[in-house]
Order: sequence, then C-alpha cells, then structure tokens
Amino acid sequence: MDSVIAPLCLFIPLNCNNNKKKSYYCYYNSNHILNISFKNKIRCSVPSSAGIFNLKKFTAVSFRYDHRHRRGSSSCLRRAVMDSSNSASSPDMQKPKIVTGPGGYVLEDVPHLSDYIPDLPTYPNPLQDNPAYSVVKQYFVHVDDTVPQKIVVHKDGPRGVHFRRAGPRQRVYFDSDEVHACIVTCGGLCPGLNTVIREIVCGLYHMYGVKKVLGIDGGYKGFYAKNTVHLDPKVVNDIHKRGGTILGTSRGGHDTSKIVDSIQDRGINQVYIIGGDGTQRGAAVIFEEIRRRGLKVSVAGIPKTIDNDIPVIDKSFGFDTAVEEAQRAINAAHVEADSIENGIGLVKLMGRYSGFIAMYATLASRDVDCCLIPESPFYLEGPGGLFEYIEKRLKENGHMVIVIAEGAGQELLSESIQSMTLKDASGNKLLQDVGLWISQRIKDYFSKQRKMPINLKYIDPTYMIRAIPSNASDNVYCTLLAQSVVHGAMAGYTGFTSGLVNGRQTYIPFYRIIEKRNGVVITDRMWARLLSSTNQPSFLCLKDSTEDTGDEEQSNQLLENGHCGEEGSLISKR
Ligand SMILES: Nc1ncnc2c1ncn2[C@@H]1O[C@H](COP(=O)(O)OP(=O)(O)OP(=O)(O)O)[C@@H](O)[C@H]1O
Ligand SMILES: O=P(O)(O)OC[C@H]1O[C@](O)(CO)[C@@H](O)[C@@H]1O
Ligand SMILES: [Mg+2]
Repeated sequence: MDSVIAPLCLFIPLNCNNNKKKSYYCYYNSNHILNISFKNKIRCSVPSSAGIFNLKKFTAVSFRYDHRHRRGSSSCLRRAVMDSSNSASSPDMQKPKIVTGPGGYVLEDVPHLSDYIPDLPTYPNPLQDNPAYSVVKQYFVHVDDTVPQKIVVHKDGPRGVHFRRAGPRQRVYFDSDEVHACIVTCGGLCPGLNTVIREIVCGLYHMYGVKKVLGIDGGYKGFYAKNTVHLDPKVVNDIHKRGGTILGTSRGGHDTSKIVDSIQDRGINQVYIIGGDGTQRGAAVIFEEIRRRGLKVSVAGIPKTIDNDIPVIDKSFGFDTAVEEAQRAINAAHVEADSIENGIGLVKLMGRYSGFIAMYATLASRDVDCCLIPESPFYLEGPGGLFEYIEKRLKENGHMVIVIAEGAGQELLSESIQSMTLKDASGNKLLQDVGLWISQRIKDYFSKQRKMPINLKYIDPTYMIRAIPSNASDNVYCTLLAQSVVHGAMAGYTGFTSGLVNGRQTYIPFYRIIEKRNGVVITDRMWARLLSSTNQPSFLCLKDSTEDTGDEEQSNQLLENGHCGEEGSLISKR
C-alpha cells in the first residue's frame, strides 16, 4: 500500500501566510512536488525529497491552511488524506457504498468523513447531557438501524434495499466549538422553507451547542457573489410564520469550484443545502469536489419541491400545504361554475413534469370533474376526447370543474403554438401557459363549432399555493427533517439527503435522489381512484392501457414504491 504520512505541522514561507483571510492549498503534482497555492495560483513549491513526505503515487490531494493553528512565523496544516489507496480522488471512493446481508438484504449507505479522512477524533454526543433528551430511553439510534425501501414483500422474496436510519449517534465527529455551519436555499419557493432553516439553526444551537451558523444569501450564487447573514435562534425565532425563504433563492449560478473555494475560505465545515432535484444535483457535485480536496466538510441535502417529484422519499415538505391551498382555488372555481348556466371553472396548478398537486387536490376536493396531468396525455376533439366529455357533463350537471397541471398537454400546445425552447437559468424548460391556451380552445369549440353558450372562469393560483407558510403537519415534518440532517452531519455523514422513507427518517445517498424524477404512475391504483372519483375518460384506448408500453421507469416505480397490493398508507405516493 502506498501509504503516505503528512506531517501535522508544515512550515509555510512567511510570504505565504501574511493574510488571515486567505486560504492555502497544497497539491502534490505528478512529480511529487508539493505545490502551495492560493486560489489555485501556485505560490511556491516544496520538493518531497525534503524528507518531509514519503510520497509514491499520490495526486490531487488538497489541504486547507488552518488559521487557528498559526504560531509565529510557522503555520500548521490540518492532517488530511494520508493513504493513496484510499485517497479522496481514488476511483473506489466514487462508488456507491453498498453493503449486502443475508436474505437479499442491501444497504445503500451514505458516505462518511472517515471514508477519506483517517484518524478523525470523535466526541460524546452532547445530547447525553441534555435534560430534554437524557430521559428518553434509547434516544440514540443504533448504528445498524436501517429502513427498508419496500415494505410490501413476499415470503420468499429478497429483503431488498435499505437506507441508514436517521437520528442522533452516541458519538459525533465534530466538537461543538469547531462547527461552522451554513445554510442555503435554491430553486423555487415551497411552504416550510423558513421552518427548515429555523429548525436547523435551533437544532444546531440547542442540541449541539453550535453557535456559528451562516445563511447564504440568494441560492448557490450567494456563496461567491453575495453577502452572508449570521443566524441564531433569536434571528430565526418567528420565521416559520412567514412564506418564502428569509435567505432568498435563485436558479442557475452553480459554479462548483467558486462555491467550494468559498466554503474553504470561510472555514465552513457543515453545509446544509435545501432544494429540489436540481439543487440536489448541485449538492452532489459540491460534495464530490469537497471529497476530492480531502476536506472535513459535511454536505447534507434537505429535499424541497412543491411538485413532489423527488424519488425515494414518501413526500416532500410543503406538499400538503400546497394541496390544502389549492382547495381554495378549486372551491372558488366550483362556486363560480355552479352559479351560472353551463359554467366551467378551470384551475391551473403547479407541476412542471409531475401532476401530484393536481391529483391530490382533485382527490381531496371531490368537486373536480376532470384532472389533466403531464403524465397522462389527452386529446381535445373526437370520441373520448375532452370536448365530448365537457359537453356530456354540462348536459348532465349544468356545470363542471377542470383542474389542469401546468405541464399537462404541452405536446398539444407546441403543435398549435410555434414551439418555444426557452429555458430558465437552471436549464429547466419554460412552459407555455396551458391554462390560457385550453380556456381559449374550449371557448372557441363551444361558441364556433357547437353554438352552445358556456361561461368559463379561469383561476390561476400558481404562486399562491407555494408562497404561503407551511401548515401544522408540514411544520412538524420540517422539524423532523431539519433535526435529522443536523444529527447526520454531526455524526460525520456527508453526501446525503435526509428524507422520509415509509414513515421513517433516513439518510439517502445523493446518487439515489438525483438519478430519476418521480411522477404519477397512471397504471397505478391512485390514478385509478382519481378516474373513478371524477368519472373522466382515461384518454387511453383499451389497446394502449393493456399493451406493454415498454416504459421501464413507470413499471419500476410501480414495484419500487411497494404499490402492488399495499393499502392504507397515506404517505406513500400511490
Ligand atoms: N446538474 C446540475 N449540476 C449542478 N447544479 C445544478 C444542476 N442542476 C441544477 N443545478 C443548480 O441547482 C439550483 C436549483 O436548481 P433548479 O432551478 O432546477 O431548482 P430545483 O432545485 O430543482 O427546485 P424546484 O424545481 O423544485 O424549483 C440552481 O442554482 C442550479 O444552477
Ligand atoms: O417561476 P419559477 O419561480 O421559475 O417557478 C416555476 C416552477 O417552479 C416549480 O414550482 C417547481 O419549484 C414548478 O412547478 C414551476 O414550473
Ligand atoms: Mg426541479
């Protein structure tokens, strides 16, 4: 094994350490020369033959100059990656941590700081002395506790994939005084963002005695282009009562090396990243860069998306609040439609690629006659089409309510409107307004082709359902997520997202969260329930629904989520 011992203390020439705000990195180049650099500009080189290092095949390891150990004219570098066979840049480190056991047991484990930094000191968990927690029997989570992804299993089937159970560990990898945490929020708004921020700050402060917490202003770009704010329990005390995020958010602006430079320069060692699928992708590359540089920095994600499109987890926070708020719009649409002859109430709800909000709002409301989502293609004219169904409903009932997700029918829009390929700053496709488009098509059809007077009221509560504070149950959920993520980072886990799986808090490796997008499975029972509640056409001919569509994603989801045969779980996305 090409084992290399770096000295705990390294003397840096005087001209390199005269500014406390600067960070110095040391890289071994291919000739085994130690390069000391500031912001990637090499300042001086020390040949390994100086006898300090015993280097063999050792590349791309970085050290952070630690100002706290500065003594006179000499400086001390933190002991970092020592073993080239286990170095942060080794391909082995990039592989998922899979642990297998008897009966087809699989643990998809999360990375740990000790995977790439040996000999890290541990400390007793300060919670053991906290009067609030010390009375709780078995408060600490057993190291071997894991949570199954599939809870519906057959007698002879494999035990399947598991995730590490979240919660406080007996020993932690950070001394409380050493922790310098930061929190960032990215992507679109979602009810509960402020609650998660509040509970991370309060969790760090009250459970672990951490006093240094920074808020990054305005999403990823805030790391290098904006100011930071100090956060403590007093600052965040009331923020859960407000919608939005006190930190601000943004799309785009993810520059990995600038972000990690900023983390290093500020001496941050716990990074809490709240955001959706794009944000978690960004978090994964930040984690990889941090690991490549061999830094003792935990990177933890908290999944956020109003669209509920993040896989593996039961649901995302703020989703229930959004569905509840959507009820108000649907109710208004129903009242309007019911009060006039041939009234049609049309409500557009969020859901770029996934129709969960529309589906759950429809199911909850019972006033909706037709729900249109991106996962279920539909057509307007001809037998079995939307227009035919609207006419039938109006004749039967005198009014009707339609809910449409913003991503539904986009293929129809691009046929009639010249296709636009505009994208937002994060690269997400900008959608055309399906609500306005379909309103016009319905009006045109009934006035011009059917000569039938209708009264259509279009309600677009898009931003109203995500700009509000979270409701009571989402507040509790946000608290559990925030505390789980704090326990995980303190325990030295990194490169993970904290999420609810089958009702239990878990740590999920980033690659599982970002590998695919979750959507409504239209061959699933939940969609069948919706169809039977609205009585709308499925817009599928019999051939389509019985034929194997070859959509592996959908069939996998059906099996993976334990949907077959499982009844009664309110939190699963069935
Ligand atoms: N593949 C990626 N690699 C690195 N960063 C990314 C990637 N995708 C997105 N990001 C960054 O993540 C941030 C948020 O992404 P995005 O705007 O897609 O929102 P999101 O997190 O998916 O949330 P939502 O879609 O729920 O609003 C942006 O700053 C974007 O630059
Ligand atoms: O207008 P913005 O802020 O980009 O957000 C709109 C998008 O955000 C989402 O709510 C996802 O966060 C999508 O449903 C929607 O398309
Ligand atoms: Mg997204």
